[in-house]
Amino acid sequence: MIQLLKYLKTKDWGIVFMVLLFIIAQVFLDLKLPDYMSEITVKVQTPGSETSEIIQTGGYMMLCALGSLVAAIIVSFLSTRLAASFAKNLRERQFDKVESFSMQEINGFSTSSLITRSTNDITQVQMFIAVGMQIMFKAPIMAVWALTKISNKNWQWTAATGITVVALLAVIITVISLALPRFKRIQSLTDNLTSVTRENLTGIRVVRAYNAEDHEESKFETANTALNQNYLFTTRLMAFMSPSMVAAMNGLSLAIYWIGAYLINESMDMMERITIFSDMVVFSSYAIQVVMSFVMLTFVFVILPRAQVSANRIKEVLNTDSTINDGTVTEGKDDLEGEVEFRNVSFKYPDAADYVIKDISFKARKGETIAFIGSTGSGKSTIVNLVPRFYDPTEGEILIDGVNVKDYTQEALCNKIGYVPQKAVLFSGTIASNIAFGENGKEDISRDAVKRAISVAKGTDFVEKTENQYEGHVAQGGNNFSGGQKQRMAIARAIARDPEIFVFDDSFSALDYKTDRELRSQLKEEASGVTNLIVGQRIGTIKDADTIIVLDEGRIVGKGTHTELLETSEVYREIAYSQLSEEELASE
Ligand SMILES: Nc1ncnc2c1ncn2[C@@H]1O[C@H](COP(=O)(O)OP(=O)(O)OP(=O)(O)O)[C@@H](O)[C@H]1O
Repeated sequence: MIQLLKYLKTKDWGIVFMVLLFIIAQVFLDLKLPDYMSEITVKVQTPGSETSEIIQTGGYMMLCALGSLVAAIIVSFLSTRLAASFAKNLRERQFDKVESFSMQEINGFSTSSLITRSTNDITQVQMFIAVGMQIMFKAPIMAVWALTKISNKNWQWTAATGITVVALLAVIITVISLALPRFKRIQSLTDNLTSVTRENLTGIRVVRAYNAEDHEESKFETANTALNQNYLFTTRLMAFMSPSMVAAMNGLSLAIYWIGAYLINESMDMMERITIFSDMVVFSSYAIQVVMSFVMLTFVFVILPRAQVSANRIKEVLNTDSTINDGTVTEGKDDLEGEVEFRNVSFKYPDAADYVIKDISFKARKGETIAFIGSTGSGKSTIVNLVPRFYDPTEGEILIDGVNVKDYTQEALCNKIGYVPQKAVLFSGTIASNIAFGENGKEDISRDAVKRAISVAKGTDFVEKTENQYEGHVAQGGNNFSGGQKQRMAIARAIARDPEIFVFDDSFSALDYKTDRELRSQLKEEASGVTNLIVGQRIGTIKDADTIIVLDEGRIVGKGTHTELLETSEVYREIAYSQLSEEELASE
């Protein structure tokens, strides 16, 4: 928790200081009350005292109580404000950090955990600052101040207070040490619940189609019950605190009055008896304030362990650096543009034992098309995903325009690339906002560029039929469009970027053969100088490529044009002829 405090801004520290000042004022005023009470007790029992004097002292008491109330309101207001602005600041930092993560870190934390860490965990910390911080300041100040007021009054009363405080501490320490491990589990069980819910909601159509509601419900039930049981355990444990505190407070009052009665009984002098009685009233008030401080602290101990666990989880995210580091180069070598070269590249996924691609070398020059084909899982997507640095190669190097991709700033590298993923990703907004997405290091993408890109991607027909056309609404994930329409918008987004290199990761598979062919031929015309890296499953999609690379279990087993490979590569021939019979390759 303390480490998170470094994210407080100077203005926030000012608020913390103000909170502290008002808390000191509040404690001062609260502790003034027993002094006035003592005065009133003495006055009541002293013959000749005036009623007006008692009323005057009572008036001072009222002013103190009012002052304390105002201070308490200001403290609450400031703490809540501070907590809200700190939470906003943390959320922003976490969002920025997660955006800088490579796939390795995102997969390492898991998406659901990152969501919980940016929402639930930050709320825990916010709650602690809003409520816990003021108690953490107030309780010790109150306890120490009240103790100094009663420290040399009477050893029997002091001993009774001391014993109560030690007993309370013992209860608090026992309860907290039992609850802390459970609090840690609560946050990871919340991650699990988010993950189950998320998976169920994303796969809801499949769940319904396969009548798997019961199975999903039972998965949810298990996650929910585990979380609930943990909550119940900690709440029951914490519930034990409150009655212990009340019992301690009442027990202490009883002890003070008992000791007081004994002392009054022992004394023979009337004046001394009045003093003891007055001291007893004052002492019990202060002693109750001491115990009250511990009662308040128990509340902190209810929320602190969870906030502590949450703070650690937030800290883990903020302290994790992306394994993909930014370089400094912004331009490729002078005379080069759109050149991609793989030099003996091998790669294994983080924590995986085996390489998924091994010793891959090829070179694509400006305007050339390199296509990758091979069986499922042969490593095609992995190869092209190394180009925009979703991961870095384990061995070997990748050069773009003669410069290692690791040496570029990520912005400069991504500006060179128009990447279209295997599964089209759209964002809620409009068709135009999805196509003119992001920045390309040049001027803003104009409406004309959007229209041109949609036209090249063969999407004009459906866009113009959509209500509001280019301003047509796109739902989250593009769920109000068909697979092929989404894919065409994703392709148009890459075209609108006007990049040096297109990376199409099996991006044409959702299109029918005719659209696929028309799109590629128009792309060739409109973006003739752009280098293409295409992953394809269909021979038709890749057969016109300048070089086709055939992969098998992560290794290159064939390289050449369509005609060359038909003669030289057994694997390619198998793929080609299996499709030839089905799709009449000849007509492509
Ligand atoms: N994030 C990941 N972590 C671990 N292993 C992975 C990951 N992604 C892919 N793999 C593994 O890497 C291998 C290659 O996967 P890749 O997606 O590159 O294949 P592909 O040839 O594109 O397949 P497909 O044609 O089915 O898309 C597979 O065996 C897969 O299990």
